[in-house]
Amino acid sequence: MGRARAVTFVLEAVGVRRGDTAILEDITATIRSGGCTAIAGPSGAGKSTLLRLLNRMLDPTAGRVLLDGTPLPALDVLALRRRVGLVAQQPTLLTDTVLDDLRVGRPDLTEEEARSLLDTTGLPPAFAERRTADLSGGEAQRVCLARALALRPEVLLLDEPTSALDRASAEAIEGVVSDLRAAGGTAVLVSHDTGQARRLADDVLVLRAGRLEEQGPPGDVGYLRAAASP
Ligand SMILES: Nc1ncnc2c1ncn2[C@@H]1O[C@H](COP(=O)(O)OP(=O)(O)OP(=O)(O)O)[C@@H](O)[C@H]1O
Repeated sequence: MGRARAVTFVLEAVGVRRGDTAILEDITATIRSGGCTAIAGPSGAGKSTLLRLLNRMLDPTAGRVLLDGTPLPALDVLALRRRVGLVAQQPTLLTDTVLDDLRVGRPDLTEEEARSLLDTTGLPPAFAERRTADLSGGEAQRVCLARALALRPEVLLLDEPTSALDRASAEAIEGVVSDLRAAGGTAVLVSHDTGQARRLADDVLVLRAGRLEEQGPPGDVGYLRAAASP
């Protein structure tokens, strides 16, 4: 799965503005390699925006983001996106069949590899033959994850990857994150599910109204502790 290569992001005084509105403001943080970082916080806090900065789906309007010491704009953007795969909250399928979609970034992907990737995400291997237009939202989300995994990314950025899934399917996705970590890869996860953040994350960034409110291991982060208390 992951290429087991350590990757560290550093955010230096990062801001994102849209007109007069500050969506992210003065975020300075390190996202450590070889583990799972969860980005938590209330709806509208800027979590998806922060995630999208990490593979340049979006560029900051202030400050900068570095990957292993190199500012992201100095890297080839397509090469960056192969190394740092994003699975967006809204799945976007690009071709007619699931197999063709999995081959978008990997034309050499064999049918056997495709079936194995689908199985990893909790989908029946026979889904390779399905038409993308007929998939449910949760199925499409998992095909997008399988498509990202096909590129063997060093980092997986996951935006609410289990929001459309039942418990069993969500467990398959959590297994993908655990396997990536075990292989030395890096995952960055936006999740409203505080239990999921506690299960998977080594480190948690809590955003509130565009600012970094706290960062630390799940057991030390007040936002998760408050959600866990009766
Ligand atoms: N292109 C844009 N133009 C204007 N406002 C935007 C734009 N993109 C995001 N926003 C606003 O920025 C804020 C943060 O959005 P973002 O999607 O990052 O939040 P989030 O924490 O991921 O929210 P949620 O948990 O609801 O998915 C929201 O108020 C959103 O409406």
